[in-house]
Parts: sequence; C-alpha cells; structure tokens
Amino acid sequence: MIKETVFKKFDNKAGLEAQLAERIANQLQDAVDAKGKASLIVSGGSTPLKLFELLSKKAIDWNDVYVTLADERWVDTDHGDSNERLVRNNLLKNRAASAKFCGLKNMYASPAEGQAMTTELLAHFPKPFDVVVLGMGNDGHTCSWFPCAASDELENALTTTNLCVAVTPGSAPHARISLSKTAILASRQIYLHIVGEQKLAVYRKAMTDNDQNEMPIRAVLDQRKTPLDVYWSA
Ligand SMILES: O=C(O)[C@H](O)[C@@H](O)[C@H](O)[C@H](O)COP(=O)(O)O
Repeated sequence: MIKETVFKKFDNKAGLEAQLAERIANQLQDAVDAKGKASLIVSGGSTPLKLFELLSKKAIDWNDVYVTLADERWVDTDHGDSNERLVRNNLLKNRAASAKFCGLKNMYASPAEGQAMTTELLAHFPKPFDVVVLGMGNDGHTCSWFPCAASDELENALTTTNLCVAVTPGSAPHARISLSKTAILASRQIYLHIVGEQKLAVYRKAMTDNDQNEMPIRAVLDQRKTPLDVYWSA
C-alpha cells in the first residue's frame, strides 16, 4: 500500500538543512505573531546537528519560543548521550539562546518514577505544538518508539492518551522517556528529517506496509491527522 506523504528530495544535506531551517523559523515566527508564543519539539541523534546550528542563528522571537525534546535518555544532562546536552550545545545558542527550553529528564532515578513530573511539565507547554522534528533509526524507530522485538512498551507509546511514556528499549542504550503518539500528533506540523541511502530504503520499506510494531515510524506515516513532510537528502 502506498501512502500519500509530502516527500521533499534534496541533492545534498546543505540544501535540505537551509530550506528546513528557514521553513521552521518562519512557522515559529508566524505562531509567535499569531499567539504570542510558539512550541518546537526536536529529536536527538546525529542528523539534526547542522539544522540546529542554522536554526540557532535565525532572527526570530526566540524569547517566545518553547523548546522540548521528542525523547530523552535517562542520563544526567551533562552525559555525552543526553539529548538535552545535544540541544543545549547545538541549538540553544546564538539567537536561540533565549528560547524557553524544558528538558524531559528530572531528578527521579528512572523514567517510570519521573514520568509524572515530566507530564506535569508538558501540561504547561504550548499546544498544539507548532513544529515537531523527528528522526528515524535504521530499525524504523522514531522518538523512543522501538520495534516491539526490542521494546515491550511500544503499544503503550502508540495508544496511551498520556503525553509521555517510560521506555526501556532492548536494542538501544539507556532507559528513556518519550513523547507518546498522542502528544506527537497533537501538533500543527511534523517534519521527518532523514539523510542517506540507507534511511531512504528504510523509509520506502515503511511506506509499503502497515505493521507499526515492526516499524513504529509508520505510526506517523500512516496518520492523516497532522501534516507530515519528509525531508530527505543523499
Ligand atoms: O534519542 C534519539 O536517539 C532520537 O530521538 C532518535 O529517535 C533519533 O532521531 C534516531 O535514532 C535517528 O538518529 P540519527 O539521526 O543519529 O540517525
């Protein structure tokens, strides 16, 4: 089954990053102009680093932009694997230093114990989220929604009405907290940012079947509730 999704192909990463940074900046500023504030959800990983750098220099009202993460490893925020550390080092600098960042990690020992506090924090986050930027692993995961073979909390992540879930993936390091499908789809615009031939093959495979347990990214590709644009470059 082939699904309709906006798929934008770029010849190189630089072209993709320049256009996506400009589009996100415009959407955030439009939201600030309309509502006095905007919300941006970003993912970790290696793909978005240059995008974050470009975004950080955009001349928008960052002081009125709320930023949080699609998921977070439950490690100290100065740990090398922390998504908060990655966002602070690559996005929350230059003009974007004045953005209002809310991390998902707190002082509880585990995501299961810390989930209620994170949920309370997200409850005050401007919704619907104006922009969500997702990545995708080569196993078809996004956020911390890992294929059911690796994470038995996947069904919960894709069905709960809660804003976040605790995850202990078998195929990735660290216990994690992740926004749920309900939270991710409660947004005005989702971007899936993927680079390279391998990710393109994974995306194409995801587009030809519906089993979300096999490839959780399908939970975002299948839906028709929230606009989804896929940005891919070689
Ligand atoms: O915490 C994380 O790891 C991310 O949120 C995760 O979902 C990421 O987006 C993908 O794993 C892609 O990562 P790369 O960009 O490094 O391929």
